Amino acid sequence: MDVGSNSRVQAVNETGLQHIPKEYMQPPDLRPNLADRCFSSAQVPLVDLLNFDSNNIDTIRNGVGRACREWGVFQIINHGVPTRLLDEMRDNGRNFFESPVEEKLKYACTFGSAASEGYGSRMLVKEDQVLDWRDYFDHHTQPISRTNPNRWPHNPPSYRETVQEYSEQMKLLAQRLLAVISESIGLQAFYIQEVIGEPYQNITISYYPPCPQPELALGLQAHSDMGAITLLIQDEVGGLQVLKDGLWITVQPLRDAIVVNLGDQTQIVSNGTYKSAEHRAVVNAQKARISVATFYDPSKQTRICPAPELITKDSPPCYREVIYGDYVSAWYTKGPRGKTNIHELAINN
Ligand SMILES: O=C(O)CCC(=O)C(=O)O
Ligand SMILES: [Fe+2]
Repeated sequence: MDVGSNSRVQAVNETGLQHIPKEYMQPPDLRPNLADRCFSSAQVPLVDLLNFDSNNIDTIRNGVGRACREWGVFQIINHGVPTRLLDEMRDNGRNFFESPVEEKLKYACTFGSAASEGYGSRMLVKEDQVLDWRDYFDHHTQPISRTNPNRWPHNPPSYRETVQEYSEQMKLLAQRLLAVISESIGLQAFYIQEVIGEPYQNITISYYPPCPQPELALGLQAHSDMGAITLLIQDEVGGLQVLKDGLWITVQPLRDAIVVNLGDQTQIVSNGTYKSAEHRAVVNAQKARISVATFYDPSKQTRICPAPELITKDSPPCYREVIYGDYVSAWYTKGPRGKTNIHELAINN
């Protein structure tokens, strides 16, 4: 079967094929070992934000600090975002991807242009990349000057309002978390927020159709997120995995929880004390899966470097300064390649 440059996985899958096209086949060393899924005893940390504003803050800060050092990812509960809103975003995604193809194609993103807004499947500009078993809808949501809700789905009529409400809530939550993260490493609460400046926020709904050979494919290949922090919700199907001490650990789906992923820029600012999480999505033969990722990133012109406050004689800078736009361009041209992009900025002390 020919997989055209602009085709969608959902359409490929609906042809009823028994074997996946070769373009989606991962090389043997990158294929997921699905039998591992239920085994590991290690669990991604869970941080309860209940009583965030009172005497619980020390416990929360310590829990967040440990999770950022050891994992680069944690789940939060009692975060204040109504479950209704989380459900509405997941429903929006499901409705859109289950709508007729002619409807979806009205919102097609521009092929070949990195991070273009709209409905797409192939994320990278690079031609020889193994394809992800995933379709997506990307919304540009912050700053407001960058948004054009006319390009977002018109159905249901509440779709665009829900995305806007969700975008605001996720921005505030990301800022609260960045304050705790900054303080937990010994920086002023506003430190990381000020380094990032006016946040660029994208919201990406990912749709992973069932896959006839899930052991050969990946929904999303291993990567770390490029920006500062990502807030992700998933449905009950599950498939997000995080690499920890050489093992892929499945992030347990919890209806009310939000997954917090540190991005590469936070790793740089923290001078490597905190890690961005290497993660991927696996697929399954039975059920389509939805996730919604909200990225909180700097603008393209922003310079990022290790916080001078964290540099001492015993702890020299571990990363070179980078202009965020250059970092993003490298990511899209070379591919995510696990955490190779950030490793290339490392200074060998
Ligand atoms: O779908 C998921 O669980 C992961 C999504 C993700 O990592 C991303 O969009 O960067
Ligand atoms: Fe990601």
